[in-house]
Amino acid sequence: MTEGCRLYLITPPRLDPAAFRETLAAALDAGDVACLQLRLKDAAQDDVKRAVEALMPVCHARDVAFILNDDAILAHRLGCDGAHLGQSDGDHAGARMLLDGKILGITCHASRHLAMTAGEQGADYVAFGAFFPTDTKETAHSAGTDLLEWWSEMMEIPCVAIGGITAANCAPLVRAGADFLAVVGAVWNHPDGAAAGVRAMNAAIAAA
Ligand SMILES: Cc1ncc(COP(=O)(O)OP(=O)(O)O)c(N)n1
Ligand SMILES: Cc1nc(C(=O)O)sc1CCOP(=O)(O)O
Ligand SMILES: [Mg+2]
Repeated sequence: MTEGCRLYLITPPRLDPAAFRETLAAALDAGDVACLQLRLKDAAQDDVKRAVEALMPVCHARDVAFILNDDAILAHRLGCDGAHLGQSDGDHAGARMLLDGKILGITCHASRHLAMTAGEQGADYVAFGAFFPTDTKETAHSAGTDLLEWWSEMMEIPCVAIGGITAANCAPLVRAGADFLAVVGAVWNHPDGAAAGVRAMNAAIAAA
């Protein structure tokens, strides 16, 4: 997918699509963002649809891929660029067929076995985490840089690192071979705003 590590942005778990459009535009205009994942936990399908309709054009106007979390069928129906699926988010092989030509990302926690399986099933990227403690989600798995080193030496399929990543702690992950750093709090909760969060992450990745 890329050469060099890039920023993979994930939305806050709850948002008002109309209000968030501007925040998103400012964040994407601040620097390099490879993709946005819409991750609205526990939202009704109609609300997810409204959010896709409001936010996907903001991404596409800036050449940023738009990925929907959790639901490959809805991602396909709404014309998203792809879907991110966890281990409990349905049939990965079926999603691969449905999302022919689109992006399929799969959560692999800290498991080499899950990552190999995801690769065999045609994932476009595998996601490892959590690398650091996070307030965004309760996590049951803890990943280390050895996993990124092993994967990036062995495999061509890109890997995403996630979980508590900030500008201050990301350098070892970049050096270990992460192709993407996925973040929520580091951007949306940045004390100087989301644009500053993107700039800080871009600078930290470049300096790693
Ligand atoms: C890039 C990326 N990596 C991991 C996850 C986590 O997915 P999952 O395990 O399905 O958990 P939820 O995000 O659905 O709570 C992700 N969303 N994105
Ligand atoms: C959505 C998600 N998945 C994780 C995993 O380990 O699979 S950690 C996580 C939360 C990421 O948010 P933040 O950047 O604020 O820590
Ligand atoms: Mg999920």
